[in-house]
Amino acid sequence: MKIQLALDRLEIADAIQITRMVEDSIDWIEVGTSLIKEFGMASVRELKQAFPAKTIVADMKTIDNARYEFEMAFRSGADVATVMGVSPLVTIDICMEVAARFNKKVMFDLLNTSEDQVRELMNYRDAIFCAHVSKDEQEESGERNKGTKNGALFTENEVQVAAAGGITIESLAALRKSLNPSVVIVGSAITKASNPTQAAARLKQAVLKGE
Ligand SMILES: O=C([C@H](O)CO)[C@H](O)[C@H](O)COP(=O)(O)O
Repeated sequence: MKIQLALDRLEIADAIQITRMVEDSIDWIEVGTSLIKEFGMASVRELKQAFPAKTIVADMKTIDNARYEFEMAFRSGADVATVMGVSPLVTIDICMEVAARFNKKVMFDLLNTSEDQVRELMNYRDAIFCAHVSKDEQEESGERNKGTKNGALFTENEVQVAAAGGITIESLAALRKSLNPSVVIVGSAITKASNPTQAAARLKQAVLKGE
């Protein structure tokens, strides 16, 4: 199971500094949507320059204008870019085509994506499927990703699964049982911890031990 560090609501310099503190414990680096909206592609470029050996995920949350946005993300150094699962299939097709051309990957953000839509997306075997509980759901209703959404669908189909949304070391075991994601996306549990290095190291230990 890989750990994807989600960098949100930070200045680029602070995002780089926190990532330096935890880089030994994490695998992928997500340039969060909030960084991309605030600082544009400079955030993707700077994170890639600072960590050239890491997989950089640009959390574009594309829903339209896919060719322009995906080419921009990959040219800026992203290795993976996200598109919303609710997007029209023409948009999904473009994302897949651009990613194949750049030899990069697409992650589907399944926020608010119906089961029927997820079933349709299962045809895109090369994509990563991200089960996501949103920041607003977390902050307004206290929801956390426990892996209950779309779990059965993923076990029926052999696709790469990621999970995001308020994940902590405490929720890891339940998530592993329900969804068993190959990528676990963790933001605030690391970036907002009083000691991010320790928080990330503990998470890594838990992942390695299969806790
Ligand atoms: O995708 C995210 C969210 O929609 C804000 O853009 C976050 O990266 C994701 O939720 C992980 O962050 P935490 O929920 O803080 O772990």
